[in-house]
Formats: sequence, structure tokens, C-alpha cells
Amino acid sequence: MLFGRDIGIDLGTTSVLVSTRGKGVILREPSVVAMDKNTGRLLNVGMAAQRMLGRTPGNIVAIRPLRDGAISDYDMTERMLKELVRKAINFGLFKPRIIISVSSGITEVEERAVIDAGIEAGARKVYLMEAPLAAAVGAGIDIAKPDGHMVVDIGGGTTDAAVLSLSGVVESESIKAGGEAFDDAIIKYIRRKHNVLIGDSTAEELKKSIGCVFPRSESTSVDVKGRCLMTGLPRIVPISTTEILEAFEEVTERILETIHRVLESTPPELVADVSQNGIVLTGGGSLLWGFDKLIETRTNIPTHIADDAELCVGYGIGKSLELVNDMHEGTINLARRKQMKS
Ligand SMILES: Nc1ncnc2c1ncn2[C@@H]1O[C@H](COP(=O)(O)OP(=O)(O)OP(=O)(O)O)[C@@H](O)[C@H]1O
Repeated sequence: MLFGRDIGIDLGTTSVLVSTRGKGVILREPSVVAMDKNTGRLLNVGMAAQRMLGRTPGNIVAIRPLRDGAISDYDMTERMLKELVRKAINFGLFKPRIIISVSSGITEVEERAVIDAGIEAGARKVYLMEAPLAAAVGAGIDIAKPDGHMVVDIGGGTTDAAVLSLSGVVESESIKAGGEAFDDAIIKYIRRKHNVLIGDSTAEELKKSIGCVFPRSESTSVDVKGRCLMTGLPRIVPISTTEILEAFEEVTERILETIHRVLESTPPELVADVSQNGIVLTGGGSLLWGFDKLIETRTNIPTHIADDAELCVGYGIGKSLELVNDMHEGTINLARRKQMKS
């Protein structure tokens, strides 16, 4: 347990990462809260609450307080953050300053909600940082130079595509589609094609085991358990990689179109830099098999997945804590910070 330290929080739709300067990511928990509906008592947060999802009796609810990269249940987000911050550090008399990463498409209202949740969780001051910027720092990219880099952060609820230069976001777009949209696509596909209903966790497992967005050299299949919608009884259906590829097509296209639009509106000099430096993929969603190959094929730009892709935003905020003295409260973009200072 750490005392009186500033901390960074990657407040994600799927998971929350807490990082500190020098130590990197010190806590990683699913963004899930379980509470007793009758008493309002918080029962569990994180991993323990996640095990309860979909398996709770009438008086207990296990929920995900963030949807599509934004807070959907403010009260629950605040309570979850409070618990996780307490678990990670002991701030004693000195409340920490907290940098929280946010999607680049965040609205002002959503921004305010994140700042308030941070303050309620025990922060003395809250600073916001755009996720692609944090991801780039976490992936080890030197963003301070006048040189264009493109980062595509595919999270659970959102995908942020951004071109960065001189420590700022030059062009970016965020869409509400990430790993969870792929899970939903699997559920819908199996229901439509096989008349079988499967749960969220089964869909996620299937995605991680044989999911792909680019044709694999050999098609494999796995047996999936669900409930037959005709009989109401359990049924097993074999699902192949070819079927998954078909199910993912729509979400994949939306992500590719976003990358395309960002490249289209980026100044030509920076596009030239990006084609030289390549596109870096971060976020858990980028681990879906074939994303690098697909983006490379469609853009003609070398694309690679960052090491520890799921942790890059967390690492990046941890490293950015060194800059916290120079940051303005509520600032979301280091370039904007520079403009405000000059
Ligand atoms: N090996 C894998 N293959 C495919 N998908 C994966 C893999 N590992 C994790 N994921 C997916 O990554 C997503 C979570 O990624 P991440 O933790 O970066 O999201 P987040 O930061 O919580 O979300 P957001 O940034 O959208 O708020 C989940 O949908 C998860 O299923």
C-alpha cells in the first residue's frame, strides 16, 4: 500500500487501472459493482463483483457503471472509484492528485462527471488526459517531437483513433464500438443463424479463443453452449472462425472507416510521417486476432500491436504523473495546455 502519492486512473468500460509514478500499474480490476438493492449497501467491486454478473438473486444487482467509454451510472462509478482508490493507496492526511484518462470524444457534461467522480473518490485535484495520448506515452512513442504518429486505442466500449505530434492530438475521432461490440455481434449472429441464445461471458470467451477480423490460414471451430430459442433447453452449436469473421464485419468496417476519416483530415506532412512511423494499436480490443494485418492491408501503412496493449493507457498516465505540476485542472490535451500557457 502506498501513502500520499499522486495516481493515474484509466477509467475504462471493461476495467479500471490504477498507476503511480515509478511503479507503473499497481491495480487492475474489472469495472463492475455489486450492491444490495434493498439496503443500498455496496457488496463488492472489481473481480469479486464480476463473478456475480448474471448470477445474482433478486435483492443483489451486479452492474457495469460505464457504457461505451462514458459514465452511465454516476453514483456507482463514484463508489467503485472510491473503493479501488482506497485499495490501491492509503492517502492518510494528504489527498492525491489524480490524472484520469478519458476518450477523445468525451462531451463537456461527461468530462464534468469524471472530474466530480474523481473528487468524490478522494482526489485533491483531478486532471484529465485523452486516452490516445496516454496510450502513445505508454507504448513508448516519443510524442514530443514535431513528428506524426497514429495510435488506435481499441477498448471495451470505444475506439479512439488519433494522430499525435508535439505532445498533442492533431486529429482524432472516437466511436462507441470496441471489444464489447464484437461480443454483441457474436450473440446476435448465433441467435439469428442458429436460434441459440448465449451469454455475454460465453461470447467474450469465444471472441478471445477463435475470434478474428482477418481470414486465418485454417478455419477451426468450437462448440458453444447456449439456450435453444425453439425448445428453451440447453443446446450446443459448433461455431467456426469463418462465421465469426462474418459476424464481426460490420463493427470492423466501422473501425476501419474511423481510421480512414482521421487520416483523411490529417495534414499531408503528418500523414507522410504516419506512413513512415506506422500505426500503433493499443487497448484490449486490439488483441483480437488479425487487427494489425487488416489495418495494414486496408491502409497500406505498417501496423503493429504495442507490447502490453491492454495496459498502455495505464502505463502512459503513470508516466505522465511527472508532468502533473505543469498541468491545468481538467486539461485533457497536453497541446491545449501548451496553448493556454503561451
Ligand atoms: N486476447 C484478446 N482477444 C480479443 N479481445 C480481447 C483480448 N483481451 C481482451 N480483449 C477485449 O478487450 C476489451 C477490454 O479492453 P480494455 O481493457 O483496453 O478496455 P477499457 O479501457 O476498459 O475500455 P474503454 O477504453 O473502451 O473504456 C474487452 O472487450 C476484452 O474482451
